[in-house]
Amino acid sequence: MSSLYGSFATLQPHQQWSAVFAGLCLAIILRLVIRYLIILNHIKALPNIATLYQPWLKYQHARSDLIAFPSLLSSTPAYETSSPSTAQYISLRPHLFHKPLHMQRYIGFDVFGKTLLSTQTGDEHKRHWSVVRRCFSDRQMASVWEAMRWSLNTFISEEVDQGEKVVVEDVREALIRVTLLVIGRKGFGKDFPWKMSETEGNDIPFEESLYVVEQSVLLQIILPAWVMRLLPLHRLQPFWRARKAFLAHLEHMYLDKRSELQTSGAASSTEEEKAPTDLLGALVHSQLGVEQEARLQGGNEKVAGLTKSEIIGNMCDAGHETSGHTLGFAVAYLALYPQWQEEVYREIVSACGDEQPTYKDMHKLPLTLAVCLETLRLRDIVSTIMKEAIDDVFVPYTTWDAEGNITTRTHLVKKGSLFVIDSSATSINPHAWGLDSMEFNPRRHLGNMPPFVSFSLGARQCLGKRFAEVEMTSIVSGLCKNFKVYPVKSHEQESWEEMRARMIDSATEQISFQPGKFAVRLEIR
Ligand code: HEM
Repeated sequence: MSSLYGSFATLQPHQQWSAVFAGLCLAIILRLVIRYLIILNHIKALPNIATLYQPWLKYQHARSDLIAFPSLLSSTPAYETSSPSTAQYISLRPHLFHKPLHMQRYIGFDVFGKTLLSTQTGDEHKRHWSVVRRCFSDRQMASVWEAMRWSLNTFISEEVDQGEKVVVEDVREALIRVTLLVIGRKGFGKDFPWKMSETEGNDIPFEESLYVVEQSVLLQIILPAWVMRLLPLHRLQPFWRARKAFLAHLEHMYLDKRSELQTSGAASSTEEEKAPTDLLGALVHSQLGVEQEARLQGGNEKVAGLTKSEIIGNMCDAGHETSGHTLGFAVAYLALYPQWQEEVYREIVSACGDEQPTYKDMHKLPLTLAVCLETLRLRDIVSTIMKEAIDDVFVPYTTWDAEGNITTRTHLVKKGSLFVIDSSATSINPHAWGLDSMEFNPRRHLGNMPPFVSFSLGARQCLGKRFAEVEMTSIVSGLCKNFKVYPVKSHEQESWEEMRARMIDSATEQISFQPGKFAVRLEIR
C-alpha cells in the first residue's frame, strides 16, 4: 500500500488527477457490475428456492411448511411459507402485509412507467386499479379470444409448412410470438403485419423496437437507460436505441388515441359499447372517464386517474409472457398425455359441434380451461409472491411427523419481515392437493379444490386472470379442435419418461418460469 502511495507521490500533479479520475471510473464500473450481478441473481431466483423441479422437496425434508431463511434485502429475518392456509392468510390480509416495493422485482416492473402491479396497497393502488380494471370488460374478453385465434391461425399458416402434418420446432418461441402478436393487435390496436409509419424523428419502426425490447427485457429491467447509453459497450447501444424509440412510439400513440377519442365523442360516453377493445384505447377511454367524473364532481381533472407515464407503464405490463409460457407447458402436457387431448376434443365437439369454439362457448369448456389451470398448478409461472409484514403478526403453519400426523401451529412474524409465498410448492402440497398432487389431472379443477395461488389471492390478485384464462382457452380449444398434438422424440430410442423430463423439467427461470426448447408435431384431425 505504502509503495503504491510512494509511486503516486512521484507523479506530476496532472498525472495524479488522471490517476484519481481513472480510479473513480473503475470504482463506478465495479459498483455497477456488482449491482448488476446482485440484481441478476435476485431476479432469476431467491437462492433458497432453488428446488425448481421439485419445489415441495424442501418442505418434505423439514416436515414443516414454514422455513426460515435470511432475506437478501432486509436485515430482519424472513420466512418462507407454503401451506395454503398460510398463503391464503397472507394474501387475504392487505392491512397486515404490504408489497415490498424496494425489491428489485417491483422496481424492475416500473422500467417504462409506474404500473398497477408495483403500487403500494392503499390509495395508490386504488387510483391505478380504478382506471385499469375497466379494460377487462366482457367485450374486451370476446375480442381477446378472437385475436388469439387469429394469431394462432396466422402462425400456423405462415410459419409452418401447409399439409397434413406440421412440426413446430420450438414451441416456447412459437407461443411467445402468438401472444406477442395479440399484444400488438389487442394491446396497441395495430393490425399485423405492422405497416406503421415511423413516428416523427424516430427512425426505428414500432414493430422493431417492440421486438428488440422484448428480446432484451431482462437487461432493460436491470440496467438504467443512462447506463446503457453511456457504457462504451457496442452491443448495448441497439437495446438503448430500441428502448428510446419504443417509449417515443408509445407516447405518440397515447397522445393520438387521446385526441382521437376526444374528437369522436367516445371519450364522453360511459357506455361500455363505445369503449375501444384494444388495451391502449380502453385504458385511455377509462382515463378520460375518470377525468370526466372528477370534473362533474367539481374535482381537479388534471390530477384524476393516471399520468401519461403511468398509462404507458400499465400498457407495457399487459403480460404476454406469463400466458405464453403457461401455454408452452400446456402443449407439452397435451402432447405427452393424448388421453386428455381426446377428452378436451370431446368436450369441444359436444359444446360446438362442427363449428369452431368462440368466446360465447367458453362457459361450456370447463375441462379445456382446467387443462391450463392444471398446467399452471404443476408449472407455476410466477413462482414467488413477495409480501412484507407491516405489524407483528402470528401466521398459521403446519408440521407433521413420520406417520403423517399433522399439527397446526402459529409463528410470530416480526414487523418488517419479508415473506415469500412459494406458490410453486403451495400448489403441489400433498396435504392440500392429495397424495396424487404431482399427477397431471385437469379434472381436479372441476370440483371443490384448495385455494389456488398461481394468480395470487385477495385484493392484490392478478387483475388479468380472466384475460389470461380467455387467451389460454382460446388457443387450447383451437389446437385440440383442429389438430392432434404429438411429441417429437430427440432420438429414436427416447423413452416417454425421458421425453417428459426434456419437455417439462428442462424449464428455466428467467423473469418467469419458462419451458425449455422442444418440438411437437401437429396432425390435422
Ligand atoms: C398465466 C398467466 C398469468 C399469471 C400466472 C399471472 C399471475 C399473477 C400474479 C401471481 C400476480 C401477483 C403478483 C404479485 O403480487 O407480486 C399478478 C398480478 C397482476 N397481473 Fe397477472 N398473471 C397472468 C397474466 C396476466 C395478464 C395476461 C395480465 C394483463 C393483461 C395480468 C395483469 C396483472 C396485473 C395488472 C397485476 C397486478 C394486480 C394488482 O396488484 O392489483 N396478468 N399476476
